[in-house]
Amino acid sequence: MEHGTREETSAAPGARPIAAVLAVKGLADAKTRLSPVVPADARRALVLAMMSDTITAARAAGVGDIVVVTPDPEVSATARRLGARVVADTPADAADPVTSSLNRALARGIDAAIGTDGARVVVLQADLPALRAPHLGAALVRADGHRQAIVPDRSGSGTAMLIVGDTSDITPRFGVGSARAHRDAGAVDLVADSGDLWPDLRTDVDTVDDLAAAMTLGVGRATAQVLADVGLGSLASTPTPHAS
Ligand SMILES: Nc1nc2c(ncn2[C@@H]2O[C@H](COP(=O)(O)OP(=O)(O)OP(=O)(O)O)[C@@H](O)[C@H]2O)c(=O)[nH]1
Ligand SMILES: C=C(OP(=O)(O)O)C(=O)O
Repeated sequence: MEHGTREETSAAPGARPIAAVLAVKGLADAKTRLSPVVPADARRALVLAMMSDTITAARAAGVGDIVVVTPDPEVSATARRLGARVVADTPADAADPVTSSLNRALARGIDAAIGTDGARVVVLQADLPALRAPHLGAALVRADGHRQAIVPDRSGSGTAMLIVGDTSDITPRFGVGSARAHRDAGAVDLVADSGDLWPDLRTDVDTVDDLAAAMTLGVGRATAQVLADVGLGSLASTPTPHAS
């Protein structure tokens, strides 16, 4: 089945509406840890492609409202083409001495997202190129009723997704060790008892190893195209086609 298509939709009937927030920093500074294998121009294209595949999968999972927070005009244009709303992060976000610029940007996006229909909000990493709609849908169903919930990344220390059910507390705690920080703040870990659940949802791509892991799972169409263009098909030995 096609990656991230509407046919894969598995949003729960009757569940509260959910809006998604993604943050993407300026393309010139993005994904520096991939520089050993991805040249600068291709890194820019890869960031846009991974965001596109993430948004496509989120839409296929039934997420109607998608907010992208970014200071970057190219990211903004791509996000708008995909029907997302864009919120600009500002130099003031970067200058805040207490909260990281990422969390400032995300808080701004969450604020914008909860303006719509009293929706729950899911903060999704923007670099989930292997994300499959049924798994995101299942995670959203499992999170229903929790004040906050997380899906840790594949390393276990970061956060691939934060679901904010109680929008009176919207503090994101992304950054080094964020899975623990979110759990300590009361978020339920949705994969605590089943660490091998939803590997696609847990594979945000920061390092070359992450990229290879995502390729093994099978990446979405936009990411696959960029990787093919730069001849990176051999990073992972045998990409596995998606099971339905
Ligand atoms: N809008 C916004 N997004 C950010 C900011 N800082 C980080 N991000 C995004 O948050 C995610 C994690 O960021 P990082 O791990 O710091 O950066 P990265 O581009 O993924 O990778 P490296 O350059 O290799 O560290 C990425 O999707 C970034 O684009 C910020 O200040 N504003
Ligand atoms: C900011 C985070 O992720 P990354 O690994 O992309 O920096 C995080 O997991 O909290």
